[in-house]
Amino acid sequence: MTGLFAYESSDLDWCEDNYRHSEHIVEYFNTMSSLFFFVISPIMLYLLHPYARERNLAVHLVWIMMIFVGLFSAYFHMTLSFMGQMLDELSILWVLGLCYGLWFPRRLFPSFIKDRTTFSRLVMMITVVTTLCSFVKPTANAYLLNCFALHIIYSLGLEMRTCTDPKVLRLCWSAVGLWVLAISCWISDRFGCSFWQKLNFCYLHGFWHILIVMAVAYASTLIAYLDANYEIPYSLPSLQYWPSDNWVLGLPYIVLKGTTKTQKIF
Ligand SMILES: CCCCCCCC/C=C\CCCCCCCC(=O)N[C@@H](CO)[C@H](O)/C=C/CCCCCCCCCCCCC
Ligand SMILES: [Ca+2]
Ligand SMILES: [Zn+2]
Repeated sequence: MTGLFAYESSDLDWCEDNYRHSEHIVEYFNTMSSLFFFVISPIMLYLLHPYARERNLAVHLVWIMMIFVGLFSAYFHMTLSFMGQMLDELSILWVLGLCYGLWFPRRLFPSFIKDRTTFSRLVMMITVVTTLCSFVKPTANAYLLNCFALHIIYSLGLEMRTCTDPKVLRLCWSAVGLWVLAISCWISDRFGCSFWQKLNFCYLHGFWHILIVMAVAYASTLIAYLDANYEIPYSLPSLQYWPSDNWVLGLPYIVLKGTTKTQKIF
């Protein structure tokens, strides 16, 4: 049992040199960059509060769980233990399950599913089964998790086909652009390590952490905005960026111009 927690008991080892900057932290920069999750998550929790209050307070679970993803990611890179790897990967799987249950567009549900509650229960069952299967071949988990991004982009493409709103299109392309940058760093760190070692620059996995959090902030806000238009149209959702609309990499959020009260009045 203690072997599961042992330093370097995971089969995964990222490009960054082990113990180079600390004798207690295996991959120092990968550990520190995981702390970026703690910076972005509370801001997103605050920014999405008006939408969550109107739609469903369970929306807050997404960014609360992202804090745990950051915590487990930091623990994994600090120890490279098998337990760290599984906590990191399973927390990502459960955030994905939660996002699908909350936001997957109703009109893309399989035909035998009639409502969101049934769909969410099905997603929950699949997540439990996948959790158990993840112990069969743990080295495959990270690759399979990355495949979800392709399905999310495909579903987004279907949703955006008829969209002409420049603000929504900007958010969509920014999310996809950030993800492309993020996954390029992840793949390059995994498969191009000898090249990066020659350049003495082995920090791409750390950049992946920062870029993927931004991509998730952009993609989840976009999906939440599309969801708000379908599920709570009376709230007149619109998009803004914090701290300012003019910042190239501001954090997107949803402003509700109408409320339940205005719906009742008119
Ligand atoms: C209808 C669904 C809406 C989904 C919205 C987005 C949901 C985001 C869900 C999960 C968050 C992922 C957080 C990533 C944490 C990274 C930690 C990490 O670095 N782990 C590595 C080991 O240290 C591990 O190798 C990484 C594994 C792969 C993770 C794949 C995550 C998929 C993220 C999907 C993002 C979608 C972006 C779409 C852009 C248009
Ligand atoms: Ca390493
Ligand atoms: Zn990582």
